[in-house]
Amino acid sequence: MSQLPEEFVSKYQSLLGEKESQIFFNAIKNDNTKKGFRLNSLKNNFQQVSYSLDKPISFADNAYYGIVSGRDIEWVSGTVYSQDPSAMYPAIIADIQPGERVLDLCAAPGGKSTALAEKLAGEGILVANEISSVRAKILRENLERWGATNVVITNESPEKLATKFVNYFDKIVIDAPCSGEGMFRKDPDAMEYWSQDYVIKCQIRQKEIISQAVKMIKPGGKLVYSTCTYAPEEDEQIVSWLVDKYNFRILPVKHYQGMSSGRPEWADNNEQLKETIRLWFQDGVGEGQFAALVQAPDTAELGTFNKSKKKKRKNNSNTNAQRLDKKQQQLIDKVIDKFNLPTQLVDWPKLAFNSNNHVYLPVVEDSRLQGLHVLNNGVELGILKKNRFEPGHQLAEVLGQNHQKQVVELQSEDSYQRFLHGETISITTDLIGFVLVSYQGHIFSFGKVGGDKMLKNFYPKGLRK
Ligand SMILES: C[S@@+](CC[C@H](N)C(=O)[O-])C[C@H]1O[C@@H](n2cnc3c(N)ncnc32)[C@H](O)[C@@H]1O
Repeated sequence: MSQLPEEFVSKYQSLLGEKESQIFFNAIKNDNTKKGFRLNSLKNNFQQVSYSLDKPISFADNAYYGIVSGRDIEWVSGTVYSQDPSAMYPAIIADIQPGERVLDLCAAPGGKSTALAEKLAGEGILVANEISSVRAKILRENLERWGATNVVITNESPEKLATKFVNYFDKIVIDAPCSGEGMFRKDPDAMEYWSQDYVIKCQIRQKEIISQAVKMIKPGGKLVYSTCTYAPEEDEQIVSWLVDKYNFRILPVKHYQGMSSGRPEWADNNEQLKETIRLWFQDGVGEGQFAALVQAPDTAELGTFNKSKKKKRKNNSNTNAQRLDKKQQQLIDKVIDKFNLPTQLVDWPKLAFNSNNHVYLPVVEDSRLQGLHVLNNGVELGILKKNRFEPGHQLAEVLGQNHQKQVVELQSEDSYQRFLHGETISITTDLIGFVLVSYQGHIFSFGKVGGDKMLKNFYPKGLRK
């Protein structure tokens, strides 16, 4: 195990005192990392998993202590998400209600976004944004597996996003990039690049990110700010700054067993900082975490920002996107008709657009997204090819929400592994044409059965293992 940086040790000795700091340092050194996972209630059969559900996480729905692997069918089918138990709490205090407009501003790899999308239950909008293009791709994969219908994924800077979504969101989650002290136990390498200068650099970046978020929140909207660090400069002091500079109000959040309070004395002595949450290693919940819930003031106090002028909507205002014509609808219907669609997709002929033969059901009008780097807007149904329609992978994951009949269940671990690898599988079935493919009752891909009873593989090349 790497050595704790000296400057870190003396800083926390002075903040916590001799006794408490020793408990903290010992907890970093003890390899007591606790792993957890969440089950996806959007999916059919989500509780039929091969994991033990004996150790529920007290403050989270459908969440348990335990380990999952990226090859498990539960993971591949988006039935489970592996997440540090402490990191589950920020999305919970956002208290998302179906129908809300929600922004996850620093979203990759998607731990919070998957939870937020689940709480929306198909109603409202989640914009999941990630500034790094590499990480945005992973975010997309994770959200695609999750099978939500109402997510927009963007790969943008907060500044650029703020020009398009002025006073738009009911809730914003900022799970900020930070100095990562709360990861010291799980990832000791994080100690290597720690320094007090780095803490301050992170603080400056956090303030920049929040200044943009403030433009995007509705008057009276709520913002969750979280980090996985213990540094007061990035935690309580940021919340104090938000209160002073933007007139936000700290809201109470429930402190479950094993959750400690924020420390007013490490910021400006505002007693309300006690409402914020600190999860110390020694608290025994999981890794390190800070979380706060704050509320924006009403319009007058929040200030006015230049609203982007709305252009008149013609078609979908994305110059390429067109409504489907009758023939295209028929081609799609021939494939889609066999499946049990979630409510949000039932009216697809009225809602879908065709952009360069990609057929999708947008959740945010394309005109608003123009100029942004958008990885996904709603659900991509599939691709129109010459005289046929090929359903897309995202649709398979979305259809996993419902019980389906047009399904081929793989009969062995070997067939499952070979399918994940991209092979064609010999099967026994009376079905023909496009089918959903499942293993152990979890749908995870499309396939196509030909007259020769071979199951052609439609698991995306980029995901094959
Ligand atoms: C703590 S991670 C987010 C984890 C994620 N919320 C989850 O639960 O899976 C912070 C993210 O902020 C992103 N980030 C870094 N600099 C940023 C900036 N200036 N503005 C917005 N996001 C930034 C990082 O790429 C990283 O993905």
